[in-house]
Amino acid sequence: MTENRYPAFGILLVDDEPAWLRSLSLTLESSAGITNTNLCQDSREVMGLLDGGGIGLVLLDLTMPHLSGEEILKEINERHPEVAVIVISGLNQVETAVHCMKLGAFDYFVKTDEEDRLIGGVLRAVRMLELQRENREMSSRLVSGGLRHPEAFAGIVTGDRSMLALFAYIEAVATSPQPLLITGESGVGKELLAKAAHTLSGCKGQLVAVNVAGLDDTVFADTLFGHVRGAFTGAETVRRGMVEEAANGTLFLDEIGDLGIPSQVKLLRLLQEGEYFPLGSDQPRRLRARIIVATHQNLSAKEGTGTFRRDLYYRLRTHQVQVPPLRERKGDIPLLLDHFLTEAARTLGKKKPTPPPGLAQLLSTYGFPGNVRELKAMIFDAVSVHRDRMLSMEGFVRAIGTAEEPVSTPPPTLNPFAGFERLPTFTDAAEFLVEEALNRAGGNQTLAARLLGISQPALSKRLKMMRK
Ligand SMILES: Nc1ncnc2c1ncn2[C@@H]1O[C@H](COP(=O)(O)OP(=O)(O)OP(=O)(O)O)[C@@H](O)[C@H]1O
Repeated sequence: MTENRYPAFGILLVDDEPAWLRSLSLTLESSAGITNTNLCQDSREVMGLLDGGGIGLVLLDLTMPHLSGEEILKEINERHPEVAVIVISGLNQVETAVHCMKLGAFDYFVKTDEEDRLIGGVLRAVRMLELQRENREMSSRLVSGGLRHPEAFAGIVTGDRSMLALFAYIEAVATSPQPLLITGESGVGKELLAKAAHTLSGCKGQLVAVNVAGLDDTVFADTLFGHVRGAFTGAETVRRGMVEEAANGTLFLDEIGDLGIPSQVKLLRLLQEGEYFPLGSDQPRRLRARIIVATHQNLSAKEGTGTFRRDLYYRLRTHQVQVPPLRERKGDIPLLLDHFLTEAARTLGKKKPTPPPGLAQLLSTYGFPGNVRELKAMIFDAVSVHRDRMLSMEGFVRAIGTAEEPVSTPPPTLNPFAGFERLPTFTDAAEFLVEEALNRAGGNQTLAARLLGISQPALSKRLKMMRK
């Protein structure tokens, strides 16, 4: 979003009456925050202005000197089919409306229509054009397969395809004024993605993060919208709300799934109307920040049980990314291990330790309910207590030890025996496998059993059989 210009494309208002043009542009600005408008009084100039580029929507009068609105509409459709046209006519005639729609108008309004209807129609067209632009952006990215600004994701370590696809999506919708919903289990990196989306938005303002979990409705309203002096007992000074703090930037609302219903209503109104009232004030303020929300909860399930409003859910999920848990992108574990070892060593002022062989494999047998945050804490903990050159396996084995059953790993895609001329017997193969697991686990049976996907008693029984 560029500062003070909404939407990103121009809206051309065409009418031979200057007073109507001025009043329409003022209404669009005050009621819908639409400021990217160009005014045109001479019907003969319309096509030249469109040829110049940058216009996405035309609000067109029908009865004008020189060229009629219908003639212009026809020409726009032929030469600039990507431009949407809303006809705003002085004529309340069904036939004219039908004819204009047949010529390709997006909508038709009569000048005497209620202002809200007209504004609603314009916003609908803006929304449709924004979605079209985002779709084009997404498709071109899929075709080119690359990110335009990989530097925005520099702090997010991953090689996982689904994560890289999320990056491409976030890049494509980053300049959209619509909210972005980021879901995923706790610790998967939702806040990091919100930061990347803010960087990519190009907004000059700051990223303001608010954790809304546990805020009761009054505190929520006060935190977001602020208050005027004397709004309630104790409100001795004016408080700027976070929405204002985030002006021309991004407001990041974390833990949105925990919001109570009354606060959900307030958030919906903010998103829908684009304006809000500080507590104790009857002067509306305009929302000038992009909104990003995140939750580890399943909003669809919450909507089903009536604890999350359907209208708000639908509004929020226009742009949604679902971040996969770490256990579904195990290929990231070695990368993250190396990244956090470097980071921990630097933070703790130590030399970067060498991870023991098999550590990444051990870690991939664990489900990481706390995701990347848990892995990071585990590595920082291990680095903080370690003394030798080689990091000890013990701490990790203890941390994940008996915490849960090993997570089953998918079988290798290539059969390791496929190239063997003579196959080992079943017993030999099992013995080699057990030996290799014990080697990799440095003799630690708990770890070896995890690597083999069997319980420790089962491994110990097999070892006894092997030693007979
Ligand atoms: N891919 C990653 N690369 C590097 N660090 C990461 C990555 N993912 C997460 N982290 C780190 O893990 C920690 C948790 O990440 P973050 O706070 O973004 O998660 P979250 O999904 O927002 O969690 P919560 O739902 O609990 O708020 C942070 O310290 C973050 O820097």
